[in-house]
Amino acid sequence: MRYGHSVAAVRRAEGALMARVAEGALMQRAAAGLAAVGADLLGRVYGARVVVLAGSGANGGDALFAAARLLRRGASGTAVLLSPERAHAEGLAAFRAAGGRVTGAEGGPAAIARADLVLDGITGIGGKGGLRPEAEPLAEAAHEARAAVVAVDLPSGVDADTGEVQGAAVRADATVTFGTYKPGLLVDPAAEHAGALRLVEIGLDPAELGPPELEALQHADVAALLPRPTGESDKYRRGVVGVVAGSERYPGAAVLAVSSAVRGGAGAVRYVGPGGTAVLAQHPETLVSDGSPRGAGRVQAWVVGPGLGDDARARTAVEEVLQAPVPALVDADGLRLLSPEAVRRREAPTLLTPHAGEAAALLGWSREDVEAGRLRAVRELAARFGATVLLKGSTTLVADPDPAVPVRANPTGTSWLATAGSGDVLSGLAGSLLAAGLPARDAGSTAAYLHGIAARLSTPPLTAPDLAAALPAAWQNVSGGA
Ligand SMILES: NC(=O)C1=CN([C@@H]2O[C@H](COP(=O)(O)OP(=O)(O)OC[C@H]3O[C@@H](n4cnc5c(N)ncnc54)[C@H](O)[C@@H]3O)[C@@H](O)[C@H]2O)[C@@H](O)CC1
Ligand SMILES: [K+]
Repeated sequence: MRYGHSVAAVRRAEGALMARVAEGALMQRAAAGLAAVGADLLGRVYGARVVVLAGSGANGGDALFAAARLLRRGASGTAVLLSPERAHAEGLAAFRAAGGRVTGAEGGPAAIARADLVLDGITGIGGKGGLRPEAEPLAEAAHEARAAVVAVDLPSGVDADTGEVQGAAVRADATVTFGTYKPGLLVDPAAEHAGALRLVEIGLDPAELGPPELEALQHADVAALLPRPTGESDKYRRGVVGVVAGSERYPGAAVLAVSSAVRGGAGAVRYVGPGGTAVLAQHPETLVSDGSPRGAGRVQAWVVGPGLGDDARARTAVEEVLQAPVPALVDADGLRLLSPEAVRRREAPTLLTPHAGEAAALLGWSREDVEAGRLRAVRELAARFGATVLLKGSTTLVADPDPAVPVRANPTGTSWLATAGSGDVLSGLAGSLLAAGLPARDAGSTAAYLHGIAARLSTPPLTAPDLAAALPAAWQNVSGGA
């Protein structure tokens, strides 16, 4: 698992640690880790040109000390000081002593254009309110340069706690972060500025850090969560998932949601709706009926919404699913027919799976505001509905109704997932995992993870049926065939 801690938690843990170690020791640990990643990216340090973008805080200090280490191994270097009179004094002294040159912001773009490596030490967790105007040309020059750009702790200009980005921000090829991940490294739009993430341990005590704001599952976590049939399993014990999807107008959604539900860990799939013939043609193992959910027989979880439309039949379906005493996943058209009261009244878990547009409609926000403030949006929806909410997007987020529970950020997304029907595949899969007994947050985050891996394993350009067909391979990939 990767954990993302708030700035306040990092400050608390750093404060406690600093009281126990020699002055400057933490910064040296950070600088050593940073220099090692820089050297790795350069391949050959001797003769390489290193540029440091140094702001006035400790983040600039880390970058200057790291560059000094590279200079001592034969690199040449220029430090671009954003506020020359307030630069980190010890870091700057070490950098000069190693032979580094110094310039003001105006000399930055030319130095960056010739660089092999740019260390972005403008701001770290102390940065407020995005990049200042004088830093913007430097961020732009670094983006255009052929140099590898390494962000120190965070890409400067992004918000560490929220993942929000106001205006310009540095775009890094890699980010070397210290002690723990920050939410902004795991949530878009900030995360897409961070590049590959490297964590450098500096000795923070997990007890001082306290609970994270955010978590990102890794392969081993997902492997441990995936349901596995045991000797006593039969199809009913493994869970039956009911899928209420599709309409005369959108029969394809039924087929897609079922195609992932049958590959999602439940023992059987019950389909309810007018698409039974198309569903059976693709998946003859499905139990189909054309009535409403209430009369369809027992299930351990319901999925309602993909391609459902909004007629009377659709309304009844959503109502009946919400009244059922089993976990329910509501997606797509189902989300338009939802009242917060009906969801809040439920005793069994509810998982809502909006994309940004649907989330915007549910919140009464603009779509742009949801996309810019994804963490805030998903938390707010979970609170309003008293439900688990999976907000789809480039980094899909899953929030629990309890605000003390960390939000899960999915690390496996790819833009190929932005394809018609991809959401139907996700909801069938997540519903299947719910029926197999996973709690809503685990079902949602595990489904998003597998969905992303399936996309990576498929040959682009990807279609939704490819994605469903790749789920067994994704499952194998994650669980190592176990
Ligand atoms: N505290 C510690 O124990 C450690 C801190 N480390 C580093 O220290 C960083 C935090 O250092 P600081 O607290 O000094 O904070 P930063 O270096 O992130 O930034 C603070 C400085 O930047 C200025 N500033 C704020 N917003 C700005 C903006 N938008 N544009 C330009 N300047 C802006 C502030 O006036 C202040 O001088 C971490 O991100 C990490 O890189 C590491 O050395 C590891 C140990
Ligand atoms: K930085």
